[in-house]
Amino acid sequence: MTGEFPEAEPAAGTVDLLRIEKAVREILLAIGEDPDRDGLRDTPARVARAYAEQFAGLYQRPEDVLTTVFDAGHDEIVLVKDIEMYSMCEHHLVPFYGVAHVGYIPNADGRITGLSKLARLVDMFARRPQVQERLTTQIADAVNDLLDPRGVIVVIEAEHLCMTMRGVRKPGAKTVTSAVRGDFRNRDRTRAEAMSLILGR
Ligand SMILES: Nc1nc2c(ncn2[C@@H]2O[C@H](COP(=O)(O)OP(=O)(O)OP(=O)(O)O)[C@@H](O)[C@H]2O)c(=O)[nH]1
Ligand SMILES: [Zn+2]
Repeated sequence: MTGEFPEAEPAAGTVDLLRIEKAVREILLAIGEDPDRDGLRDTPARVARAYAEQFAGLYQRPEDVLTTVFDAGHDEIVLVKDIEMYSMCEHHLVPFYGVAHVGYIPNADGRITGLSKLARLVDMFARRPQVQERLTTQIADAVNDLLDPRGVIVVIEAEHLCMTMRGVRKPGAKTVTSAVRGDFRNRDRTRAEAMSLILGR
């Protein structure tokens, strides 16, 4: 693993729905609500199901997702941009969301993957408690490991609800992170070409 953040092993088993239900009931009591009132009665179970979906990526590995790999003899930039992405900030467990751009340059064998698999990879890592920097790095490292490309670039632009609806309250502030590997890291012109493709809207 080349990144600053080591790859987390997938968690064992599955999300413990009952345990989340109990915890959410406790939270409702702790904020002074009545978890047995009509509107809230089913909330703990609903939240448990929602969390199972939002954190499903904890139980997946990149190789489960980036399955279709084939040789196509294409050896220039492949970029999927504006991939909608929703994740959960691990500090406050509220969403951060925005777009991810994932590009790579296939190696000399022209080893490529299905375009949708790049979006699936973004979803997989996004569906974990995250910080944006680690999310960006994990996507780049997974593409790097599985496609052995000449270069990888991942850029994520996101708004963090923890900075919008609470705390510092700065709606509209965008956080931009990037992770570059191989030619995108070593060659200024290659990185500049990718950035102009990404930012040229
Ligand atoms: N680097 C980074 N920081 C994040 C991310 N998501 C949230 N944060 C920050 O995590 C920090 C947590 O800071 P703390 O001081 O421990 O928590 P807090 O008292 O709730 O901080 P405030 O948000 O400033 O009210 C905050 O500055 C958040 O803006 C992320 O993806 N990356
Ligand atoms: Zn946060």
